[in-house]
This record gives sequence, C-alpha cells and structure tokens, in this order.
Amino acid sequence: MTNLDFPPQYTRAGNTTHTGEVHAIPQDEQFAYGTAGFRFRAEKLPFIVYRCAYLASLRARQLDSAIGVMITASHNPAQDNGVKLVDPSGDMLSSQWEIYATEVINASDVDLPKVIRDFEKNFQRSSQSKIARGLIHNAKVVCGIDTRVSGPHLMEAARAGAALFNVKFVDIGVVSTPMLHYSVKSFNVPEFAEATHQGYYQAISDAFKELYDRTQEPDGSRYQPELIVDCANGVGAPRFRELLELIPEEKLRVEFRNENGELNHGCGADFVKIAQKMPDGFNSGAKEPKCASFDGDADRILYFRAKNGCQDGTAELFDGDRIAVLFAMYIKEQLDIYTSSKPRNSLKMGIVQTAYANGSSTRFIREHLKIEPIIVPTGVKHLHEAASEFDIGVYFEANGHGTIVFSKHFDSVVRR
Ligand SMILES: CC(=O)N[C@H]1[C@@H](OP(=O)(O)O)O[C@H](CO)[C@@H](O)[C@@H]1O
Repeated sequence: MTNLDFPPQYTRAGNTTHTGEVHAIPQDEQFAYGTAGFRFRAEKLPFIVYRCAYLASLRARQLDSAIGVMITASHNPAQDNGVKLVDPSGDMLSSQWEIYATEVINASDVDLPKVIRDFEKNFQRSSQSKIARGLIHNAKVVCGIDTRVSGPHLMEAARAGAALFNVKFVDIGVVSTPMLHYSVKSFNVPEFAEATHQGYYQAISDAFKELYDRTQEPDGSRYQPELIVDCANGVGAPRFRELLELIPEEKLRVEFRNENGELNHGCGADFVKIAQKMPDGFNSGAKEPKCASFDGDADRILYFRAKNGCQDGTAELFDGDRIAVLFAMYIKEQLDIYTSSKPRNSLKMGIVQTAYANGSSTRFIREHLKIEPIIVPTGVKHLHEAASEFDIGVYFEANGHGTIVFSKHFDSVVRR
C-alpha cells in the first residue's frame, strides 16, 4: 500500500487556517457528521476537509464513480464553513458512510494511518467493491465551494485529500449546492446533462421555458415576469446571472439585490424566514413585484413581499409550506386528469413535511387534497428519503428547502 504521507497543515496538530495560522485541534475534540455534514468556524476545517476528501476518494473507487465534496456553511455567518459529501446519484451521502466519515475525522493523528489502512483493506476484500475487481476508470472527486474567503484554501485541502490515493480531482469552482449535486450526477450519467456549468444552465433554462410555454392560458396569462431576488450576498448572484442569459426577457426579468455585502447578514432566506422582515436593500413601503430570497449557497428559496399596510418592514412570506401546497395542488389536478383517462396506471403521490410545517398547511393537504402528509425529522436527507418512496414525492421544509422527486415507474408510465 502507498506510503501514507499526510501534509502537516492538514493534521490535527498542524491544522492551518486560510490566514496561515496553525489552529491545532485537540484529540478530545470530537465531531459528528450531521444533516448538513460537518459545519463549524472555518479555522477548524482544513484537516476535516482533507480527511473527508480522502473518504470521498475511497467511495469513488469503491463505486468507480464521481463523488461530490461541497464546501459551504450555507446560511451560517461568513466566518463559518462546512463540508458535505454527495453520492453518485447526486443524493446525500449514504448513512453508513456518514458513520465512516465521523470515524475518520475523530481519529488521532497517530491512529489515522491504521484507520485508513483498515478501510482500504476492507474495501479491497469486498467483492462488491470495484476496487477489489480492479475496475477503476471513472473514480473522481468533484469539488465546489461557495463565496466564503476560506473556500479556496479548503478546496486545496480537498485536492490534497483526493491525492492521497491519486484519485482524479475536479475543481468546479464557486457553485450553488444544487449545482454540485447536479454535476455529480451528470459526471456519472452523461445522458442526464453535460457536466459543466453551461450544461446545468441549459437543462434548467430549457425546463423553465417548457414550463412557461405549457402554462400559458388562452385568455392571457396572469404570470408576471418581474422578480426581485435577494441573493444573501452569496453564490446565488453570479450563478443566477449566468443562467439568466439563456432565458428571454419576456419570460423572466430579474433585478438582483444583496450581491456583494456581508454573506447572510441582514438578508437571505433564513433571515427573512426567522425575522419575518424585508431583507436589507428592500423598500418596506413600496409596492414591489414578486420578491424571492436565496440563502448563502442558494439551496433554498422563499418568496415574500412587504405586508400590506405595514411600514415597519414586516414581510408576508410565501414559504416552503405554501410552495409545497401550490405544487401539490397543481400536480394532484394533473394526476386526477391522467388517472381518469388511464385508470389502470396508478401513480402514488406523497407529501413530506417536518414538525416545523405550519399546521394550516398540513390540515389543508389532509382535508382538501385528501393526502396524509408524512412528517419526518428536520434535514433534507430525511425528507428526500421519505419522498423517494412515492411515484411523485413533494417535499419542502418551511424554510424553503425542497423539491419534487419522480420515480422510475413514473417516468416509464408517463412516457409510455
Ligand atoms: C442539507 C440540510 O439538511 N440542511 C439543513 C440546514 O440548512 P442549510 O440551508 O443547509 O443551512 O439546516 C436547516 C435548519 O436550520 C435544516 O432545515 C436543513 O435541512
């Protein structure tokens, strides 16, 4: 086995920050891979990112696939950072590997070589593993960062971690968390989308234009293309600007706010949700068009506007609960039309929420849509997992994380 040579700046003892200071991490400081990976003050992260990238390289070799490493602390203040791993399908890391991640991070500098040798040996032995069968052609670690100053330094820590076993490293630069998830899947399933920023913009803008065309109403649409976006001073601004180049102005006209100030400070989806206030840079009194807010890594969105008659900056929210209900109503209507024409092709729709969901939304779903919502603990992975049990799984947290997932069965039945 390769001689394990750990760069001192990525050990617990020599952990070196983006400002060049040594910030040693004592052995009794233990960490756990949480719902959003590891997330702390940025000073703690160089050795954590290095070890996570090593683990990503092992997972990549085990499955002969691209594995993602996203370096972000999302809605947290600018001084924090974090790291999370993404599986080949573009979904969150499997829970068994979260345990491996915790074990690797918590090892002492002295024990780390043995911990890594044991992992390597176990995966060499497993006949399920592509490492064991010598089939490693597509293994790579795909890494993205958000806009934090500590990001580029942590990207280098990830590059070094992937290099421990000479696994290819792909730096995709400053991206939103959804872009990293999308890229990982695109590397593994080339027919899904081209694995470049442009490939992502193309896929999303094509979908938007198709939706726009399909939802035009004969008597004229009520849709208004004007939107003001609060970018939380994060990654949403530069990446959304690029995406917009592919969407004609008559379909979407965006005015950007909070592009270059302090990350997540007085703005962003978490601020708007918690304070129920208009973010910095928005006029509380004026009648503005639709407003939306991203968080720092643009993986959640909320809509809002100034509350009628309030001059004190109170915002009226169109949050994740309302977004879920709106999607669910539309899809249920389509599904009912479809089922009445093809009664034998039954498709099951589910709606997943957390305990933080507004009770009225839960009641509406139960009483008007006649669907019993599934309630799971906070954390995107819990919602995603539960929603994936259905042919159409609508999931949203009240704070704006969420999406809709479709099963393979849905694809095959509807395409047919
Ligand atoms: C990927 C993930 O699980 N993110 C978590 C995490 O959000 P971030 O936007 O990633 O900071 O914390 C939220 C609670 O504050 C929780 O609602 C959410 O599910």
